[in-house]
Amino acid sequence: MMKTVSTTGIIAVVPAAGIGSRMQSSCPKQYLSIGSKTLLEHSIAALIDHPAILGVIVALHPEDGRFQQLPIARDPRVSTVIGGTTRAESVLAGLAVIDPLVTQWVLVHDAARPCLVPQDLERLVELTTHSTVGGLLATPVKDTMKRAFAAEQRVQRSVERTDLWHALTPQLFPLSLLKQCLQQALEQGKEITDEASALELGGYQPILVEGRSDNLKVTRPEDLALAEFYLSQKNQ
Ligand SMILES: Nc1ccn([C@@H]2O[C@H](COP(=O)(O)OP(=O)(O)OP(=O)(O)O)[C@@H](O)[C@H]2O)c(=O)n1
Ligand SMILES: C[C@](O)(CO)[C@H](O)COP(=O)(O)O
Repeated sequence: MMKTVSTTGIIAVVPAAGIGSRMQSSCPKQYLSIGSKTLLEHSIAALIDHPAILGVIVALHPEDGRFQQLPIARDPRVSTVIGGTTRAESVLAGLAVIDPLVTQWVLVHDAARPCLVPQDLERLVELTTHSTVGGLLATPVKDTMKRAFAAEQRVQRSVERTDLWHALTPQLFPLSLLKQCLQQALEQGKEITDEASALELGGYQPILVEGRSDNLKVTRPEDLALAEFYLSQKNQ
């Protein structure tokens, strides 16, 4: 059950309908546990207690049989939708059930980013006070970046890393703008790997809000132990 109408309130969408193939785990990676909670529960927990978050919509795989077993599934602020075959379709499925009279802003956060800290979320949420486009948490590239030849592991060239950022989540945008841009991108057959890409295709320039580099996305097997370490530091 969503809270009452709010002009600065935000609805969060957590796309959690992936299968985590790169993780090579026995279950979808969002259901791997760190401590007593799954990655998905950690990622929702990082959002739900912020005063601006009115509710969380989790996009689930059509054959998901795990979410409803989690304690968080009984939180009245949490609801679910069936996601799509791509991240963008899963996010759109979440946007589709948001009443624009309830909120003008939507935030999207990966189910596999459990290490988000309150300070970074707060800095992103502040965009609602002065931006009409929105933006995303991001962290400046620290390594030298290489562009490989297609389908080869040979360096084609180094990529200038000045002004190069890693896009993270959450990403925060006006509900109507994100919906419009995502739908246009899909209609144009564009591959969208984050929500900001859809706005960029629409000619907008989302704001980069510098966030912590330990807000990692658990993607490959070695990421789980690192996330566990970061979470242990977060609760210090
Ligand atoms: N059709 C999809 C694909 C991905 N996601 C979600 O988008 C987030 C980021 O995607 P990614 O890390 O790529 O997760 P997976 O797609 O599950 O991983 P992989 O690409 O390794 O299969 C994850 O929370 C994932 O559950 C989703 O909701 N719907
Ligand atoms: C949204 C994202 O986490 C920003 O870096 C990233 O694009 C997700 O990519 P994935 O392949 O869906 O994990």
